[in-house]
Amino acid sequence: MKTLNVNLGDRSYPIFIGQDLLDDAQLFSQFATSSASFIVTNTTVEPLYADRLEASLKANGQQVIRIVLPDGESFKTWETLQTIFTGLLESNADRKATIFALGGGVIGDMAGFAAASYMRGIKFVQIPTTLLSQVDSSVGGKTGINHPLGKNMIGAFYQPIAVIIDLKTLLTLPKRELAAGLAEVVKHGAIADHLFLDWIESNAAALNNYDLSCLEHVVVKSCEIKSAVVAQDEKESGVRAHLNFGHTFGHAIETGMGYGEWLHGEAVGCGMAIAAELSVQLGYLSLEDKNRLIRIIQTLHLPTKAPQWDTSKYLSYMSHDKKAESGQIKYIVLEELGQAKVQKVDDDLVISTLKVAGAI
Ligand SMILES: NC(=O)c1ccc[n+]([C@@H]2O[C@H](COP(=O)([O-])OP(=O)(O)OC[C@H]3O[C@@H](n4cnc5c(N)ncnc54)[C@H](O)[C@@H]3O)[C@@H](O)[C@H]2O)c1
Ligand SMILES: O=C(O)C(=O)C[C@@H](O)[C@H](O)[C@H](O)COP(=O)(O)O
Ligand SMILES: [Zn+2]
Repeated sequence: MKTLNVNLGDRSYPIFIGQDLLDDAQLFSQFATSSASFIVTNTTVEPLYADRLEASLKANGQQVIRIVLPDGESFKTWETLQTIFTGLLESNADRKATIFALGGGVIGDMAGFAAASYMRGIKFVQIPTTLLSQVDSSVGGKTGINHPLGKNMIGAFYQPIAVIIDLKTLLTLPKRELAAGLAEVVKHGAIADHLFLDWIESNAAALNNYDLSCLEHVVVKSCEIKSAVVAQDEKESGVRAHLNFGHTFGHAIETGMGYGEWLHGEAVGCGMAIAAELSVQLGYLSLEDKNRLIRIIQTLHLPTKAPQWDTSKYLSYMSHDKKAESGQIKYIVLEELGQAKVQKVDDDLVISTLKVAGAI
């Protein structure tokens, strides 16, 4: 087992990465409390992994209660959040209760937001079971739900007390979900580490093929990159915005298509292709590097052709981006592969970029 640390002063926490960690009752002993443990999961993940987690918690004398949610991005809503609160209240969860978020990013984001707000804050542990949640969403404390007008618009920064990554859960992941996770891995290489991007390019076939040692490498590397960024800028006043590379376009696609139609990672893959084009238009990235990044995204079975919409539809969804200030959208662009920056861009250039990218 490898252990990384997210350094946030008195809210620092460990990330445990290994195989069969779900069965490691000793590891779970540190989360035993006088109160109950709540497993928040969904109808897909529960039959796969909840029994093993429950056994590890019960081995430490914990009372375990499950809250099982419907599966899908379209359920990342107020109504589902209310189901979590109802489950907690019906079981008389008190302030010492701990939530264990067992599932992908949708479960982690919602269970984390529930933990942030139930009785004004109870502890939660992230147990991510998708590649996307292992390389990205379980780390850093962004929690929340969607609004019909925009992704993750309601939420809180609220850190877990630990992240437990059982790599073997990746073996039951559908191919499309594996690819979606690889989009965020490519993002980490593109914004912060060109050597890692080279490595991803060279090992794409093994990654597509669920090679566990390659997957372990991308999980460890991604968690290292993300936790270093979060430790510097927890609430996104500066460098953390780089983690949003591809997301201004990607979130517009997810929202505009209807949540769940495009997976988050697919939209980010396509969004990175458009953001790379924007970086070329701004005179930063070479055409050759843009084409290389797009080839890597495609090799990982991710889409790079955006849906064709009216310009106003793109601009209207993008106007809700959380990086916007006084109506001006800020974009994450690449100065070169492995080096990102935040940049205000005039709508004219964004529109010509969307044209070149075939989105309008
Ligand atoms: N908080 C953050 O920093 C952050 C970062 C990136 C993404 N996100 C959010 O994460 C969400 C996307 O997360 P996701 O890609 O994990 O999607 P997801 O949570 O919808 O999971 C994808 C699918 O895989 C299923 N699943 C989960 N684990 C499985 C397993 N081991 N085997 C088989 N099936 C499994 C799920 O039930 C679901 O159907 C989006 O809502 C996105 O906004 C948040
Ligand atoms: O952790 C971050 O910061 C990120 O931006 C990671 C993204 O991959 C993730 O999709 C995040 O939820 C997007 O944040 P948002 O603030 O644009 O909703
Ligand atoms: Zn993302």
